[in-house]
Amino acid sequence: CSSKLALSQVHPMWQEPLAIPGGDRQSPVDIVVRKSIFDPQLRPLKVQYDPRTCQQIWNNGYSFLVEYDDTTDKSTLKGGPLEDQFRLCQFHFHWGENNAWGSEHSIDRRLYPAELHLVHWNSDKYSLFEEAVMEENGLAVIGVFLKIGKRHEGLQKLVDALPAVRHKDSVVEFTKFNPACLLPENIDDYWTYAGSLTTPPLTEAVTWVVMKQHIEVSHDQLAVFRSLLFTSAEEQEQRSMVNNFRVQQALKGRTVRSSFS
Ligand SMILES: NS(=O)(=O)c1ccco1
Ligand SMILES: [Zn+2]
Repeated sequence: CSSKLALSQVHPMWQEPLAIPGGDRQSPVDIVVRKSIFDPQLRPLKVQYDPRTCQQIWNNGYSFLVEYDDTTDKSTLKGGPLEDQFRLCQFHFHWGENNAWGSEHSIDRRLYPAELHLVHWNSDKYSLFEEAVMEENGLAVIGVFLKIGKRHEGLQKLVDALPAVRHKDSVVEFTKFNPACLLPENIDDYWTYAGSLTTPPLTEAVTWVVMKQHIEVSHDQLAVFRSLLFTSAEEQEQRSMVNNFRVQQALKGRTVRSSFS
């Protein structure tokens, strides 16, 4: 997909813009479980991904994006809190320099070593990701926490491809990967709230769906994420791609709903 959002070129923990115009639904946030509201009208998520739409992996200098062909409705997300159909555009991760932190969202302040984001845009209302990214009902992002444990067999194909995109701006062909293998067994239990992108342009266009159940990956698999670089091959100083998460933002009165009681 063409999620070639121009990330600010400053240091990877890019300078937080002083104020987002009218920033009252920014992400990520801490999810306070006992303050979340069970909504029985929330339906199960309907995920339909076609591995044939998987195209490439791109190191954009902030994370690595696994990009999908989003020119047709082949890989879609609907249901849950969503009224429309959304197309998968890309997925990526955020992680720390160690296993103590790395996720963007937290649950009762608990951070995880990493967090997966599956990024979708509203193809019922818009015709391009770039359009949808500016609209309040434009995007839907599924967040899945990663915990250190047993090796994730499905992730290994992606891990094996990462050395080819070690440097910023590198791309490698990557096909026939179904990201549904990265979802937890139970996708019916989630929290949802109205938020934003967590990297520039930080637009308040995202319906967030944060999975209650985490997935497990091995220490060695996450170590390969940390072997990536923020810097391009030409740059003198090589900087490890770690801690590529945004600081948590104020809830500002928003309600976080849960699909489970
Ligand atoms: N991290 S995230 O999923 O909110 C995102 C996608 C594109 C830009 O930022
Ligand atoms: Zn993200």
